[in-house]
Amino acid sequence: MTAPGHPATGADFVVVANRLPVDKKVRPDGSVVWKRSPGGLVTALTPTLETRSGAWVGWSGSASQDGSPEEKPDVEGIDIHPVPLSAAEVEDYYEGFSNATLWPLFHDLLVKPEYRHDWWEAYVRVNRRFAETAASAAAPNAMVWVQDYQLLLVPAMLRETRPDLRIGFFLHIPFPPTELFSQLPWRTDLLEGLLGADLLGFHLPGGAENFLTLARRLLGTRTSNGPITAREDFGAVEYDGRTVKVGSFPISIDSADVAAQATAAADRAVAIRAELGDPEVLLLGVDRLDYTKGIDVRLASLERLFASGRLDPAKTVMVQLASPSRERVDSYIDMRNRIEQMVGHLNGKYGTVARPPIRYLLQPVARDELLAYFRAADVMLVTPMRDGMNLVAKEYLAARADLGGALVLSEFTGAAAELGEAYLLNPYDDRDVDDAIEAAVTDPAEARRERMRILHDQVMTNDVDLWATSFLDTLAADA
Ligand SMILES: O=P(O)(O)OC[C@H]1O[C@H](O[C@H]2O[C@H](CO)[C@@H](O)[C@H](O)[C@H]2O)[C@H](O)[C@@H](O)[C@@H]1O
Ligand SMILES: Nc1ccn([C@@H]2O[C@H](COP(=O)(O)OP(=O)(O)O)[C@@H](O)[C@H]2O)c(=O)n1
Repeated sequence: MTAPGHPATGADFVVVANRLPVDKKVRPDGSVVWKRSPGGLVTALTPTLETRSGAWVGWSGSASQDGSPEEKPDVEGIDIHPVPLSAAEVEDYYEGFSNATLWPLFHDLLVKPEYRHDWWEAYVRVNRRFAETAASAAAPNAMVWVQDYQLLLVPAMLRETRPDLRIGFFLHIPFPPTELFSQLPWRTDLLEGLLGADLLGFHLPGGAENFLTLARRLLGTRTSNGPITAREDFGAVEYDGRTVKVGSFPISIDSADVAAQATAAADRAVAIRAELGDPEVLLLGVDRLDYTKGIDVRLASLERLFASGRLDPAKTVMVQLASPSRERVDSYIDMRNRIEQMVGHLNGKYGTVARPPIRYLLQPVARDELLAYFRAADVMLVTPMRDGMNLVAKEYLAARADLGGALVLSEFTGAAAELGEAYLLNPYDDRDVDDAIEAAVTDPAEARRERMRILHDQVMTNDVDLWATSFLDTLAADA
């Protein structure tokens, strides 16, 4: 069906995400360069978009100058539709409602969410702009895939003007239980926004089940009550004369590409270890600097392991590669200060001038260099208090085609549901954290290798193509 006023042309497949797959950087001389953005979502979707011809609606990552037209970056194979945000909208919609309200609420209240009506108004306004841009980019009957918590209202806004579209939505972060979601003064609007979609995807069955419970309790809608399983068994909500399908689709990475690039970086991995003084044990952390990631958990554990003699600081180096994130949000500023204080303390107490045990970078690292670090590390530390998936864990496993290394992984990541052979830990339990790290360092080589063989195979088989294909096939199935 094509309603009047729809564009006769346009893309058959449109991704709508807060970020474009590129970031705009303005050099001091005023010239503009476009760089591929960091972050799991962009990393995950780029291979899919490259193999389908489609459009991408998103924000460039910088505030727009009033009155100046938004430039259109050139990205091979993707028709880019930038959505401009003013400096005030960056503050209220992105830093405010998205990252100081929804983000902490959906991550177990690790910091206290702020509920501000002016932020909500900006969120509604910006979601409408994304929906309008997507509506004008999409061909009749196109498939539109909306991404993540920054755009919870877009599915219903799109359906309002373009009922011909097939609309999918995927949430990249955990979906909280009803008791937490209900704190939101705008809980019904947000729920109804999501129910504009034909298919709602979550990483884990638990998130999908939380959503069904919420729809039943808040709107009194009829929902399915059978179990949901990854990519196979789905749930459903009856809403507004339609059936909204609900499912679990654990995201992954371009595993073959990561494995090939990491193998090519093997020489650099040897050089990195030499630059670090050839430590007996090389531990690695790679994260956005976010309070959800538990960087403090691993540093606190190292302090205990050094203090008790279970790890020798003279023979151990931990590299923490942190990428700057949401740097003007208060809780991120607090976290950064805390981490930097801990790093300074550990180096001051357990290091020598020539050999500090912790090497900490707060800057982006080139992709090939990052993969060389994965290949070099004896133990990868992934210790979030809560994380939707955690692609770093999967990248590390794909990078270890040599079957070396070991993964320490928090049970509170989405990734843990698939990676049971990792050294799993509860980040809320100090002893469990210490034991898991010590075991990953000291277990016999053959036991570590056997775990890595299973984990590496798991990630090579379940890649990002499986994620995207299973979601899009399910979305197309009942059209
Ligand atoms: O865009 P930013 O504010 O710089 O943040 C980067 C991305 O962070 C979040 O990533 C989530 O998605 C990953 C892929 O599904 C998942 O592995 C991870 O657990 C999540 O935290 C956020 O959801 C994205 O929208 C951001 O772009
Ligand atoms: N210093 C860093 C940290 C992360 N990253 C990348 O950023 C992505 C992080 O994804 P993720 O799913 O683990 O976590 P989020 O940052 O998306 O919450 C991965 O692809 C990392 O390789 C990076 O390039 N440099």
